[in-house]
Amino acid sequence: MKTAVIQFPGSNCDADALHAAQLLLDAEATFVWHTEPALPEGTELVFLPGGFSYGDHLRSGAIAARSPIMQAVKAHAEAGGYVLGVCNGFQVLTEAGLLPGALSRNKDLHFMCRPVHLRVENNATHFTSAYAQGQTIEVPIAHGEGNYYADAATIADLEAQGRVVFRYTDNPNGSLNDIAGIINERGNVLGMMPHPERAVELLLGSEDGRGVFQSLKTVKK
Ligand SMILES: NC(=O)CC[C@H](N)C(=O)O
Repeated sequence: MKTAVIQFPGSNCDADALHAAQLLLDAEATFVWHTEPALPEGTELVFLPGGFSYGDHLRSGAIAARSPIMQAVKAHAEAGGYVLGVCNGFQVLTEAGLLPGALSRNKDLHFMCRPVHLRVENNATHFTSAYAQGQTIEVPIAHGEGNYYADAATIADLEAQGRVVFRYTDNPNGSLNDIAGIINERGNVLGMMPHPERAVELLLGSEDGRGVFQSLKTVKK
């Protein structure tokens, strides 16, 4: 699966994202700098990695969402292409309007960096089919602004449509409905605060993140 890992000034999980894609997607994976006007020809997956784009200035992801490359990312998503946003990437997706809601400060106002447990709430997606429905996985978080918020109607829609894909079993940040990851209506854009790309080898403490990439790899064309 040909993968473009987008780099913004302040991205710091870009190398991990590239590594996971190369390891698990048989990917021809390349970095794409945020000022580029277009994605490489034939891009199938856009990976928006974690980090502190623009130093989290204004709001996390707010400036990155207005980068030139994001026009191409939006067009890719509108054409049905896959987009995976992790942590700061999830924040960029909400700021860009590709996913609903917002990520605000963690409820205790601290940056948190530790493994958490997630329940796979919907394994009937292109990002989660390698997991069992209801499976609990261990994946690390590393964020100060992971507290998912959306208005009541949006939360109701997400729940009714099975678009809450990952839910914390031990909510670390105050997210509404323990939401850790959501998908768009069409099912081709996933945003999640925990880092699956940091849980792809036992050396890293967990292999439970592999399923996200294994699921994508088996997507039927
Ligand atoms: N690891 C990350 O992507 C950090 C995300 C974000 N800048 C925050 O601290 O909330």
